[in-house]
Amino acid sequence: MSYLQISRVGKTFARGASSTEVLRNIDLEIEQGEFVSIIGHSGCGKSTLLNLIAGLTEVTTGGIILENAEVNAPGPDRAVVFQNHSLLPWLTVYENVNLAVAKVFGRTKTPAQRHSWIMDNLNLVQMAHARDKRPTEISGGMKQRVGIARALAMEPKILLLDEPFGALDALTRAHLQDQMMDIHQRLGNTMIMITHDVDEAVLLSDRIVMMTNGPAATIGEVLAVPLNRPRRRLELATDRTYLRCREAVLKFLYERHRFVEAA
Ligand SMILES: Nc1ncnc2c1ncn2[C@@H]1O[C@H](COP(=O)(O)OP(=O)(O)OP(=O)(O)O)[C@@H](O)[C@H]1O
Repeated sequence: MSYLQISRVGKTFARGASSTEVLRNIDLEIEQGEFVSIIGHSGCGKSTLLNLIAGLTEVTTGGIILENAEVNAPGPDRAVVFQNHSLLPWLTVYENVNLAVAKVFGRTKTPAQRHSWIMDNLNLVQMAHARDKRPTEISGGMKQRVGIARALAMEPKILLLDEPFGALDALTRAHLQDQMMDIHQRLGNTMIMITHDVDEAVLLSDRIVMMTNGPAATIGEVLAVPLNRPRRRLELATDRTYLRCREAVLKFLYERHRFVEAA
């Protein structure tokens, strides 16, 4: 059995007499250490799928199993990083990470161990220098890095990334993508990332899950990205495998499953 097993998952939101079937028959298996991206047009249900894995939303049909345990509620084994950081503004960078560390390791690590674990994770995203700053005093990219440190500090089985770099400028985004690849290489985490960015998906992923348009969206195709790691964006710009993968995703999104604006 795979590390994460999503079987025949469907999700219908119901309100009063009306209901919307957002996802239908989602089947996906993810192995430990894989980096998987989910791409699809706006509104197709990517965040809904991520929320189901996070346990923030309940499946309507089918089931999700993570390491032999059914997912039906949120838990520290699945940390989520959202597009807009969710740091608490009245706490410092250090205190924000500490909040998660205290919750997960309050009983199993001593205060000294917790302190060094917080600093390890801030160092990992190169934010230790800003440990005493509050979120309003640091840039958007820095806030995202602290959010990633906080998520990693929970030592989750799976890191769920919902367009983590979507609100950042292109250069900051590229920098964080490189850091994310470095972290993935060093820690070997299992990561699932939603993105709208084809280059980001190809650069970071082992596999790209392409979703059809909703309603009742499902997985249209899964593309393996057979590029060696570590990956360097400048070298890949002219790499034939990279360009082939990029073209396959573009064709899926803009030829076979074009976005049609709802009336
Ligand atoms: N709690 C909810 N109640 C009712 N409908 C919902 C709920 N959450 C999401 N939806 C609907 O489900 C559909 C998919 O939304 P979702 O946010 O998952 O899409 P998405 O692919 O992540 O979109 P985007 O790329 O624009 O972020 C939308 O039509 C949305 O209105």
